[in-house]
Amino acid sequence: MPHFDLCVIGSGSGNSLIDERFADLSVALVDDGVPFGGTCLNKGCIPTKMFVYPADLLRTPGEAARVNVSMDAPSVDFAGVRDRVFGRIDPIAEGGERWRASASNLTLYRQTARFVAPKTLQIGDETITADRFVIAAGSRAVRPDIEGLDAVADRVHTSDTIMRLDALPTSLAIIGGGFIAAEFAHVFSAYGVHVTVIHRGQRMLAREDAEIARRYTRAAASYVDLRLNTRVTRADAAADGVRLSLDGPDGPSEVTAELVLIATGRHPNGDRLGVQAAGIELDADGYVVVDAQQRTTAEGVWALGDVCSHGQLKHVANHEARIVQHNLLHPDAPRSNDDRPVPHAVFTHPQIASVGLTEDAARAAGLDVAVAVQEFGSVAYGWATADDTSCCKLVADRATGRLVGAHLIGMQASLLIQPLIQAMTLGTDVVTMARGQYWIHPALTEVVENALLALNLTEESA
Ligand SMILES: Cc1cc2nc3c(=O)[nH]c(=O)nc-3n(C[C@H](O)[C@H](O)[C@H](O)COP(=O)(O)OP(=O)(O)OC[C@H]3O[C@@H](n4cnc5c(N)ncnc54)[C@H](O)[C@@H]3O)c2cc1C
Ligand SMILES: NC(=O)c1ccc[n+]([C@@H]2O[C@H](COP(=O)([O-])OP(=O)(O)OC[C@H]3O[C@@H](n4cnc5c(N)ncnc54)[C@H](O)[C@@H]3O)[C@@H](O)[C@H]2O)c1
Repeated sequence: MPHFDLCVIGSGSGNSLIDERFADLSVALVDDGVPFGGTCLNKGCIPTKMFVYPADLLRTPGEAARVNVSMDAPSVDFAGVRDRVFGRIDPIAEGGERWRASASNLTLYRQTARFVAPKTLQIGDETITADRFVIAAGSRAVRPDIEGLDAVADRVHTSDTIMRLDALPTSLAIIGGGFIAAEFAHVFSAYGVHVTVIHRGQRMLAREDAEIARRYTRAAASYVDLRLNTRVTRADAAADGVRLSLDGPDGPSEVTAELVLIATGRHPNGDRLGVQAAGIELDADGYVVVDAQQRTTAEGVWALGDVCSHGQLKHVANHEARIVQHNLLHPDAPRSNDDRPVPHAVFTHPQIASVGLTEDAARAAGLDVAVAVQEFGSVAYGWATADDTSCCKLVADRATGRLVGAHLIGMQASLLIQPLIQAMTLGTDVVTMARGQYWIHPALTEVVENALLALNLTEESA
């Protein structure tokens, strides 16, 4: 039975921790995914954003019309976009796999693995053991239990497959109301596809601050057919695609679309790995349980990324990979994850970015909060763009004078939020941040400056 010093399961963030400092160790790297290199590179962050940017450009004429500029109706060469995206990405995945396969100290396994005992992994017909394991097995798209869906499987996609279509469909039904639904609703509708979004909740992006979710839901309804408070009860083949039976606020209805995109969440892959056989605990939601050093409940086994992190974000997986890497290399001086606030952005239209507590969560936590909502349209650059939908919402704790949450919807939200993330992470108080530095005039960052100044930090709580 082959024995290794280290076994890493997952070629996404797990792959990135194996550098030249592990050259003296025998390493097994296990991944059954095609292409090699994990979700972010092949099926997640990177390709989606390469599809989002053309969609942003396609919406430019609509924005331009508000400021007295007319542009001809733009169009997209979908095959050209797709081939540019994967023409860039696929060679990276292939090169990464070739490089790993050629390393003298590393054995690459390209099959599905499953723990059969502590520190013992079955990979196809082979069983291996290792002194130390890193579980970086990610998550997978969940398919809701909808009657008839399997019978129309050839027309049903997840984010894993939708970006590699041969051609654009004329219509697309998206089931779900989270990040993936929001990003693909923007992309495909901007590309000219008739998009219907079917969401069981009353607001899209329901985990965002209520102000942001409300504004986004209104915006999305202006460019997709949005069915809220609606469930899909069954799917049937139709001459021109799939007919979905719906149950919504006005009773039963139907929608027919050429293709369906399932965007109903992702489940961590600990179960797929049979981790319990190795003494590795899962929490109630199926995530591998880890401590601050990213150690699992089994000795000598660490975990990182989507398999253990509820947020399912790449910057979190990368940070955890750096901690695991350090702790493997320096077992006598281990590092711990801290409680820095975790930001995210949703690259939809308009863009959304958020960090920390929503107003509702801050109040539920018993904080005496000051809240400010600053419209983009209230600052000079917002006048320039004739913006009437976007805002920066800040939530501060009066007891400390510091921000506990920041939420933006609008142009470049993912960039505008970074100084707010920095202030929250490094502990800069609101007054120092607002008045302890210059804010470039008349940049859009003035919306952040004015939101900070609008926070009433002294008012007594009611
Ligand atoms: C469409 C989409 C868009 C996204 N956009 C963003 C974004 O803009 N920003 C952001 O921060 N995050 C984004 N994410 C999330 C981000 O992609 C993930 O958080 C990140 O890639 C997780 O990395 P990981 O290393 O944990 O897992 P992965 O990169 O998924 O790697 C896990 C690997 O393990 C393999 N594996 C699993 N089980 C087994 C097994 N039993 N045997 C062998 N191999 C196995 C899998 O095949 C896979 O290759 C997006 C995700 C999706 C799906
Ligand atoms: N920009 C980014 O950072 C980015 C982009 C895409 C994906 N991601 C990551 O990928 C993860 C998965 O994205 P997602 O959009 O699939 O998940 P999500 O958790 O954001 O949204 C899932 C949606 O599906 C709905 N849903 C769940 N079960 C359902 C069912 N049975 N029937 C109907 N609707 C159902 C939920 O109400 C929710 O609206 C996210 O958690 C996110 O971390 C990140």
